Amino acid sequence: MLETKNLGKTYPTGDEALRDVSVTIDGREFVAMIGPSGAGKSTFVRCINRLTEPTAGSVRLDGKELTSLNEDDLRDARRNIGMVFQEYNLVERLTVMENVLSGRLGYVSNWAALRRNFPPEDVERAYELLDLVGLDGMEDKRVDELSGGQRQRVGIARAVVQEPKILLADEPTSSLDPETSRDVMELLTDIAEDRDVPVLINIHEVDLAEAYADRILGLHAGELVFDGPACDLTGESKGVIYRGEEAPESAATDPDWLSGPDEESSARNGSDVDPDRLPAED
Ligand SMILES: Nc1ncnc2c1ncn2[C@@H]1O[C@H](COP(=O)(O)OP(=O)(O)OP(=O)(O)O)[C@@H](O)[C@H]1O
Repeated sequence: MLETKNLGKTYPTGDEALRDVSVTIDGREFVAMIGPSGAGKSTFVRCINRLTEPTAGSVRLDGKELTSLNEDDLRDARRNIGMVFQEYNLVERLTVMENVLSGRLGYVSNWAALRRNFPPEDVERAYELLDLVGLDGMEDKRVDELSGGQRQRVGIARAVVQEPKILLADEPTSSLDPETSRDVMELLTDIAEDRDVPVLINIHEVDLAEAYADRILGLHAGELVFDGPACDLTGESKGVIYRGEEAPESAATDPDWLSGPDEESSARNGSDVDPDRLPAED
């Protein structure tokens, strides 16, 4: 279970990108975070694995606080968090299989990693995932020979081979054409269901979020202004999320509407983490 409490991020420039965002994600939920450009969607997703350091609040994964972990413990904790990136973050000159297996780097010794010596069960798992993402038979192709959609499938297989407790995706469809975007959303839905792992994505295309996600989180100017099932996302709620309109009066009694930040945030200093240190991005 992922739990953020009063999560906040103020960048060194003074931009307050997130304020008091409290969210719980559990089970095999497929959750989509939407909001206008600059609302803080990427910042939220990246604060969970501390690719961006939060400056207030807490992030717990299965009860373990992540914001206070030292570098070694953070590296271990990140094995439990799969991450899919907008621009794939693959190693272009390596093969599909090598990229997928890089998702297991956090589990093997440095020596084995250097020699790319992965246990047979990891290789078997990687083949199984290539099959799942529709890249069966493409294991020896270099990534720079693949289309965008195929690359994103490699990125997803690499994240899932980690056997994460949660899968995060930072705008996974924004570099893809509409049809490929739908394929990727379907794949993420299947993964949430079949692998019993919650998926949290941030996404610009509201229609895709509504079509595939179980639950929508709406951010406006760094604040969570909607949290509810996709079927409850009305024109009014979109006005609140995208134009900062006032929530309707019924919001006070409706659990899908959030009344605004809670007062108990605690300030904490931090700096951005070098993304190169994340094993999945190597
Ligand atoms: N590295 C940074 N340094 C300073 N400010 C930043 C940094 N990254 C993001 N911001 C600011 O934080 C706010 C939230 O940005 P973020 O990228 O999280 O929003 P977003 O909702 O993901 O936007 P988009 O949909 O355009 O990607 C914006 O005001 C942005 O300018």
